[in-house]
Amino acid sequence: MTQTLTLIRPDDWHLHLRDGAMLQGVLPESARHFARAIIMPNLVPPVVTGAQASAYRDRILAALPEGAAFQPLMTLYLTESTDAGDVAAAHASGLVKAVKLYPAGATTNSHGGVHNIDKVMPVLEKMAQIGLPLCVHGEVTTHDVDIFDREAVFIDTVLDPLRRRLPDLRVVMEHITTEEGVAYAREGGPNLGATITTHHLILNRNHLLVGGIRPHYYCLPVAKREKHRLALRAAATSGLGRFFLGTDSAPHVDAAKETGCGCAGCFTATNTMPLLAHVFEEEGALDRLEAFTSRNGPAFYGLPVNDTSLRLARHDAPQTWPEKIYTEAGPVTVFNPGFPVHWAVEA
Ligand SMILES: NC(=O)N[C@@H](CC(=O)O)C(=O)O
Ligand SMILES: [Zn+2]
Ligand SMILES: [Zn+2]
Repeated sequence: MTQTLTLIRPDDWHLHLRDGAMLQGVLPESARHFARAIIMPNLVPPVVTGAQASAYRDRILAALPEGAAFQPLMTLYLTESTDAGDVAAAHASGLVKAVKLYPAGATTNSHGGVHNIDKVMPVLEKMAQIGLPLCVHGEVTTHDVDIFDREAVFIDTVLDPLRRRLPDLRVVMEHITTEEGVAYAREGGPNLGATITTHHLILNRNHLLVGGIRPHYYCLPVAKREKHRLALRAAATSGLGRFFLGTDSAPHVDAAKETGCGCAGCFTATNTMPLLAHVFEEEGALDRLEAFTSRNGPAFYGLPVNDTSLRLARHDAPQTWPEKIYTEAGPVTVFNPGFPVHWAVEA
C-alpha cells in the first residue's frame, strides 16, 4: 500500500525569487507547494526601502500563475544608510516581515551590505522596539578567515556581541551550516530562530569536491564536513521550535553556474518537499516534518499556520522531476540529490 503523509501546507522562510524573466520562470515552482515565503531582497539594485518592497511585491503577485494562492512576505535589505523611520512604517503597514543583514561581500549581491554594525544600530534598536526580526547571513568576510570557519567566527565576533548589546532584537540565523550554528541557536532563547536548507541536510563538502567540482552543489555558506551535516539533521528533525525550513532556493542560469567563476546557490524549489520527506524518513522522524516545514516558522514570525494542506505519497518506484526549469532568462538546473527519491507531492 502507498504510504501517504498529509501536512499543514508548508512555508519557505528564506527564498530567492529574483526579478523579471527569472521571477516569472521560478515562481510557479515555489507557489505549487508553499503557501508563503520570506522573499530575499538581494536584487540588483537591492530592495532597500518600503516603496521598493511594495513595488517588488506587486511584481511577484503579477507573475503568479492564475489561481495560485501564494503570499510573498517581504524583507528589506539593510544598508548603512537605511532609515529607521522607513523600516518602522513598512512594518506597521504589514508589508515587511523582516530586515536582512548581509555582511558586505559575504554572498551573491551583498556588496551594498553592512561594513560596520555600529552604523546600523539606530535601525536595529528600532527593530528591537517594534519586534521586527533581523534575518542574518552569518558569515564574516575578512580574508584571513577560512571559508569553512566563517560561520563559527561570525557567531563569536558579530552575532553574540550584537545579541548581548540588544537582547530584545529578534534574530533569525539564516541557512545555518555548522554544529556551532546549531548549538548557538539551540541555546539562544525565544528571540532566536534558525533556518536550515534542504541541500545542507543532504550535502557535505565531499559531495561538492570529490570526483570533480559540482557547480550545482556550490552555495553559500558552503557545505561543511559530515559531522556538521549530521548536526543539521538532528536539529531539523528535533521538532524544536527554534528550527524551521528556509530552502534558500537560489536560482542562477546554468551559464552563470557552469563557468570558471560560478555563482553560489542551489535551486531546490521544485523538489524540496519530496527531498525533505526522504531525509526525515531516513532519520525516523516523519512525524516531525510538519513542525519543521509548517509550524515552527509561523510561530517564530507570529503568524497563524496555514489552513490548507499538502499531501505527500511514498511510491515503490523512484520519482522524477524536471532536470531543468527553462526560464526566459535561461535554463536553471534543479538540485539533484544523487540518490533515488520515492516521495512525491500528490496533485
Ligand atoms: N545561498 C547562496 O548561495 N546564494 C544566495 C545568497 C545567499 O543566500 O547567501 C543567492 O542569492 O544566490
Ligand atoms: Zn545568505
Ligand atoms: Zn539565501
